[in-house]
Amino acid sequence: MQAGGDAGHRCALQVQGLTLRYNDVLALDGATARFPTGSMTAIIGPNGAGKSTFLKSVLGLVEAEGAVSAFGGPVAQAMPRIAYVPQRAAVDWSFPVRVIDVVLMGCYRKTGLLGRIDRRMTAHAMAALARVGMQDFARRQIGALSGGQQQRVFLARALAQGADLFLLDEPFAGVDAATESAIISVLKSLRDGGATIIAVHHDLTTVAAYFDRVVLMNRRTLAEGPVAETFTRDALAQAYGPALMLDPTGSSAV
Ligand SMILES: Nc1ncnc2c1ncn2[C@@H]1O[C@H](COP(=O)(O)OP(=O)(O)OP(=O)(O)O)[C@@H](O)[C@H]1O
Repeated sequence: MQAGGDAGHRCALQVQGLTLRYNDVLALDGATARFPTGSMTAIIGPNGAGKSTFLKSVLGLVEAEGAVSAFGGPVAQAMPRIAYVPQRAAVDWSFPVRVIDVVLMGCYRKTGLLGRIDRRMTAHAMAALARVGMQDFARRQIGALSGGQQQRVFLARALAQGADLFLLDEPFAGVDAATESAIISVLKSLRDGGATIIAVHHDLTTVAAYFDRVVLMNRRTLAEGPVAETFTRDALAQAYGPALMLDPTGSSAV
């Protein structure tokens, strides 16, 4: 995969023509999108639309054809600035590790892989845990937390990394309303501080309240842009099919 030709930094991430096949399944078919710096984008689309594959392709976790650039250069060069929170189901939660150690993993680019974890680094990780309300759980095993608590810890790891581009795969899956609201307020404050947030999101009823922009995909990009212009009944019907009875967009945008 090659770097795209984004000369400026107005786009934190630019993706052109991502195509990926898992054996006989065409998961991505020329997906193209731009993510302006300081924006908060929901990637939406039906099950199996390639949303997770899209994020993994951007990160180079799976090999796709196409061009991706982050902050105007190759993604590999920008990796210290990119934090990834995977789907909960993709994580081995039985791995014996404490909450604080998971968050400290976010700091390894500062310490180096074999670097010493000093008091300053631990304080930095504890501050990230405090930001998501999980400081009292630092010594617990990660497997001994609820789903929502685990999700908060992974967000804390991303915060500890000090990234300014956040890729989150269904950050609200299986979390309660209080945790969802805590996570969204952390994400909005990161965005307000200039970070770029990209989240795979399933709940169409919260898209307008949570996000500035939408990328609607089904293997390829069907629509992208500001929520008010892009998140329309017609675009949703194209992505999800006419069986989508709910009109989550309200009346004004359609
Ligand atoms: N490792 C894999 N091997 C084979 N096929 C895969 C693999 N991962 C995903 N797929 C297939 O690729 C397609 C896209 O999957 P992906 O997980 O990216 O979709 P998604 O939009 O994130 O789905 P969901 O909303 O259900 O999480 C699906 O048809 C899926 O079955």
